[in-house]
Amino acid sequence: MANYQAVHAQERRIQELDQTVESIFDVRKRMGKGAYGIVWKATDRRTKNTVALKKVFDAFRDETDAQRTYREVIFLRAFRCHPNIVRLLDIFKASNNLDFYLVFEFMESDLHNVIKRGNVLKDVHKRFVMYQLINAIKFIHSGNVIHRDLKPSNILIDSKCRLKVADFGLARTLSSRRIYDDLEQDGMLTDYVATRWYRAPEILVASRNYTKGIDMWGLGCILGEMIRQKPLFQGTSTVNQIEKIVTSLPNVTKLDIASIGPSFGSVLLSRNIQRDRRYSLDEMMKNCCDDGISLVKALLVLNPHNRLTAKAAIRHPYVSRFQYASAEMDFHMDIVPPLKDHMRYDIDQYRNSLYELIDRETSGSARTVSNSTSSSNRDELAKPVRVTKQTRTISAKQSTTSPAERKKEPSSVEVTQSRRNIKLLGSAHKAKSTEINRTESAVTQAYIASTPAAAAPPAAASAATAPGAGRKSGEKSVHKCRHNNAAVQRELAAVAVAAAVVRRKKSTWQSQAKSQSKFHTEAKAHAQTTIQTHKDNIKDSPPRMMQKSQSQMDAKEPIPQHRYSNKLCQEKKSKEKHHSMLCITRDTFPSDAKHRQQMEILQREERRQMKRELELKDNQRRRIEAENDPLKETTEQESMTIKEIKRKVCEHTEKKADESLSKGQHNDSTTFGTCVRERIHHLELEMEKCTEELVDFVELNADVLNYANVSSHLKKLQRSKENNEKDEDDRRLLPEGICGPGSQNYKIFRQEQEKERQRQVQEFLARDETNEYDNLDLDHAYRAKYYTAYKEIGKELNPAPDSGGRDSGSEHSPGRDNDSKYANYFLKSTPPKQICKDLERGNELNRGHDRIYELFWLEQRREEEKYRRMLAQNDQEELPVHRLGPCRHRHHKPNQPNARFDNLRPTEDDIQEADSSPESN
Ligand SMILES: Nc1ncnc2c1ncn2[C@@H]1O[C@H](COP(=O)(O)OP(=O)(O)OP(=O)(O)O)[C@@H](O)[C@H]1O
Repeated sequence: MANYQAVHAQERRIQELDQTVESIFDVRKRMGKGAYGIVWKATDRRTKNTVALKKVFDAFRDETDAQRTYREVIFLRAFRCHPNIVRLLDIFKASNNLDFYLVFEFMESDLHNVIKRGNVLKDVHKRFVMYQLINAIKFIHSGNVIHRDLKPSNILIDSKCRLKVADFGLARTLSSRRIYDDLEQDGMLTDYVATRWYRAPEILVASRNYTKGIDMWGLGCILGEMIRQKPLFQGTSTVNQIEKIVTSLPNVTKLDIASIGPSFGSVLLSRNIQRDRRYSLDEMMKNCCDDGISLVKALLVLNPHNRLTAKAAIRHPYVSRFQYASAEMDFHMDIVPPLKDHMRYDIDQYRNSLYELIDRETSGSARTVSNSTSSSNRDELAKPVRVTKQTRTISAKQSTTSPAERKKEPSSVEVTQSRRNIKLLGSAHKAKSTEINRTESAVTQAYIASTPAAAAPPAAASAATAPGAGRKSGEKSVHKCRHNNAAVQRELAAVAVAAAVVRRKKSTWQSQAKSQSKFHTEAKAHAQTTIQTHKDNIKDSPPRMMQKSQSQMDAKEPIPQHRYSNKLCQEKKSKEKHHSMLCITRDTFPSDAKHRQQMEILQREERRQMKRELELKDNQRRRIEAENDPLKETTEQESMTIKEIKRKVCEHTEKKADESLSKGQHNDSTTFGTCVRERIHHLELEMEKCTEELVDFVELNADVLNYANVSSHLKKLQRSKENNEKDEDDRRLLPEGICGPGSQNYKIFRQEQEKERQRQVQEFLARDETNEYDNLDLDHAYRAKYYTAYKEIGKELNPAPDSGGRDSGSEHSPGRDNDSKYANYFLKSTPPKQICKDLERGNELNRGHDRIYELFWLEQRREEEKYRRMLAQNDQEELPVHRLGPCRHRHHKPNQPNARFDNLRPTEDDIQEADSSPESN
């Protein structure tokens, strides 16, 4: 209970507002709450302006908090001139001396809430948001400062899609090289950062290698989140965060790890993390446009040195269209807070430094003069102090400044004039505007640097109460700058989108016109080069050139036309791309038809020019021909020959086409090659069908066709095959010296061979078991399994005495290739009788071999068919791999309990099982 009361009391204390603050502001609604403060929407009672009031509770609780508060104020003041950085209007110290009040310009929402709401941001909005974000970061980085806490809830946005970066509590300068001291001292970066989802890998692995890349990583995460509508890497712990990052990125190299710097955490990066393709960047953002993905990929790079810089990012195609004057705003010097960023001071030092700042700014203020005190006086400090533009203006008029100094203050006329000038400059003279911004930045910097605390330690700083002349002039300049800047901001904000659109409109047209004219020139140059080449060729070899140009004319396809169409395609593509990108400027684009019309006109013009050139060239040719009679003759001859060849080719083609048509083939294609190919394909299909039918037939009639029948059938087939071969060979003449007189051709030679064979068979049959015939090397053709069948056939065909006496099938004579041996006999000048003998022997063996092979083949086909049938049956079921649920691993058919049906890969066991299954029998 006591605990509850304490919490309640604490909550009440956080919520309650200082009375004086309440007297100034009409506080309406709570906008948000962060780790350090609560933000309300409020209205200034006097000016009626709506503001955001942030109460930083216990702003100086410890050194870390004190430093955070201090940094926030210092950096916000330094960057307030930028349109994309939230503007700090006022600072108040609370009466309890613990809290702190910051008054900001009011923004309607933050990016986190907008993304959360779903499809609020369209592509163009995302691009504009990103542009402004990069713009702000570019400005911050130009002052050599890093924000370090970029996340959607720190990006404020209004209904006009204007964006402002907030929360500079973690920002720090990079100008000091000893930034790692900070990490050493606080070592609690994680405490600072509300969420790890936007943390760069180098921070996650606790590397000390801090660069501006930290912010660029944050930008990548934010863009990814806008596109994906949820955070890219939602790590549940630091390790998990690293894993998520590594999973999404391409392979981590040693160089990447080295670039992050040596740290205990880099070990995490070098671990072999399992990658899930679903969480790769490409996969996570597959619905995004190419530009978006490319920007995210360029920002989310592990190596911080390889990440896109803000300067480069602003020129990225995803955002480049929004560029206007403020994009060029840059600090040209480092922002260095008065209390050094890399050192840790005590609480009082931070507090005093801030109070002094407030005092300085409010000194002489009409409304706050009663509250203005010396920073050493705590009781008086406890009263709230207000710093406003109005009070400062009043103070400028009422203060004790000399008339000479007052003269320097801009009058209202001057301000109006300068505002008008800036309006002009802002919209028309980018360079001038840049200069103003530069001056502004320089002045702001000078102002920060000129504060006593910047040069001296805080104690000394508090002693220095009287501001110097330099500071006064600085103040004036800042005041002037504020006016100017307000004008620029208003101007830019009002015309931002419109200006971008108009500029885009113009530039699109300009670039299109430019590319068209460039292409036109290019085409012209090409045409001229072609013509020149033609001319040269005519001079060198008139007849060929003539033919070439004629064929070009016939084809009616001049080269530039082809190039035109390519170019047209390219132009169209790029135009379409632009078109899809710039939906807001859609109406301002030239229509497709218009563009095509233009291109067509150009094309026609070009063609006409080409024709003219060719005519000219023809005339020239004719003139040359007339001048050179001998050349004319050659030309005529050549053209005659070409015509003749053309005619023959035409005739041939027609003949072939007629042939294929007469065969009833549907022949749309006019080329002969296509006909032939179709025919071959058809025949192949027919052959396949026949083979299958034959196999089916043999299998179905396996019982009827016993081995003897099959073999006799095969024998017949073989004979007819041999006869066919013989018929072809019969007409050929035998080489000289191979055969005896009278056997001039193969026919007679074969007859002789047959006779010899008959005789040998007789002899063979009469032999005893010691016959010396060698067997063929059949190892590669069949295995021992099939040899049994061979032996059986052998028995039936040749009931030879050697049956069973010798393992005549399973062994072979090594080193003897009978095929090549018999083939070579023809080349050697061996006596004809011996040749005949050997040939006969070879033929006999070959036939045996063929028979065995045929049987082996049949056997093979039979087995194949068997499995095919089995698989076909299996395929009628769903493939188990594609089916989820309990049946996923079912291999057994319910009606055949003993058989396994793994239709993906039948193993040896499967085959054996199938063999023994009733189906195979
Ligand atoms: N100027 C503003 N206009 C409107 N809303 C604002 C403004 N500034 C801040 N907010 C809202 O208040 C929330 C908290 O603000 P801020 O981030 O400054 O607080 P914080 O305590 O520093 O937060 P964090 O925990 O992120 O450090 C923001 O997310 C935003 O929604």
